[in-house]
Amino acid sequence: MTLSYDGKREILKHLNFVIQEGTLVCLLGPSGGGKSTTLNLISGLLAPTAGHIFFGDKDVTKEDALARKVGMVFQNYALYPHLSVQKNIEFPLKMAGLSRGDRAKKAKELAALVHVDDQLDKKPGELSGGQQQRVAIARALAKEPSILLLDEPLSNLDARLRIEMREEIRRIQRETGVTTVFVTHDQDEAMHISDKIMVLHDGHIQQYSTPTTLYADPENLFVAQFIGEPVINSVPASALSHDLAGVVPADILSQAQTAGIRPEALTLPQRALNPLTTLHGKVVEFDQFGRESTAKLDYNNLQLISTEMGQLSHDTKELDFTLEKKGFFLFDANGKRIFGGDDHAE
Ligand SMILES: Nc1ncnc2c1ncn2[C@@H]1O[C@H](COP(=O)(O)OP(=O)(O)OP(=O)(O)O)[C@@H](O)[C@H]1O
Repeated sequence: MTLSYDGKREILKHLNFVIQEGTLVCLLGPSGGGKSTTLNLISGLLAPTAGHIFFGDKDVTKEDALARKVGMVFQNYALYPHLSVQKNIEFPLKMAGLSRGDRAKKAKELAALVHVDDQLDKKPGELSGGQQQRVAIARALAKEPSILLLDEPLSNLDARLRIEMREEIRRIQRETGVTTVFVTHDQDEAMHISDKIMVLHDGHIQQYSTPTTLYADPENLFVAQFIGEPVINSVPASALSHDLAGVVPADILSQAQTAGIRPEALTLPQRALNPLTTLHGKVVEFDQFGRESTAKLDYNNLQLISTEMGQLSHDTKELDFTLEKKGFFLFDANGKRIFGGDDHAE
């Protein structure tokens, strides 16, 4: 499908994807990449300029959000402030015409599922942010949605609560089996909870795969740079060409514009697992962050970060270090990966 807001500029360009039933998919990408627009197309709040949307075998392109039976959870919870937790969860059930007894029973079951069953009589204002988000999820689940859509649901929570709640969302999704689409710009969040991640940037799907594949087999430079912490080292491929000659096929090397090296792919020769080649450089600096340490290396006047030099004496100045196959990639002038990742699969 394609979407343009003004009939001129295409915001989403020929998006074509399938979300497997019962899975949790994250839409991940930088601001303005098209995540919310994609979510609104799935929900029915927006209609595509061209193309079709199917829920199972059914073409729902012309149906509104109500007819599609989507459950939505937003960043700001959007709970009814004057209603108790129980009444908030019951609200969609009341709309659906369930009897008072059935509503109460269902609301209590859902409250137990999201662990707010001891808060039923409280008003949203008396709850913490995390508890409010739990109530919002229970309310969205109450109408037994065909799909659950969450738009940056954790961004109003502090760092610790975010981690707790992302695990909770994963648990609730697994327990209910409801197909879920989760929008976030936080790669860590996406990497921890998703069955699959769709990386959106510039109105295109950059890659749509499992978290493991996204990290180990990035299809392009954008994905390689967007996923991973510390960020991948990106250097001009020409700086490495001398050391890569004879190791990388000449035709690939001649097309390579950028080399991507994960910080764990630079290691000490005695610790190497599957070396591609040996490089020579200088240690510029060691940094310690809690249990993790990084070394800044100078290679051909380029700075490279390694996370694998913790054992090195801090007096070391010059050294030989190994470039591992795993975590080393070459990209062409268009950013497309032309070497590394699953090309190395044994
Ligand atoms: N209602 C609108 N009218 C016109 N252009 C819009 C509208 N909503 C979004 N856009 C544009 O569409 C593009 C994608 O926006 P979208 O909100 O989908 O991105 P996003 O990835 O969700 O970003 P964010 O994380 O900032 O919400 C942006 O260039 C944005 O300016």
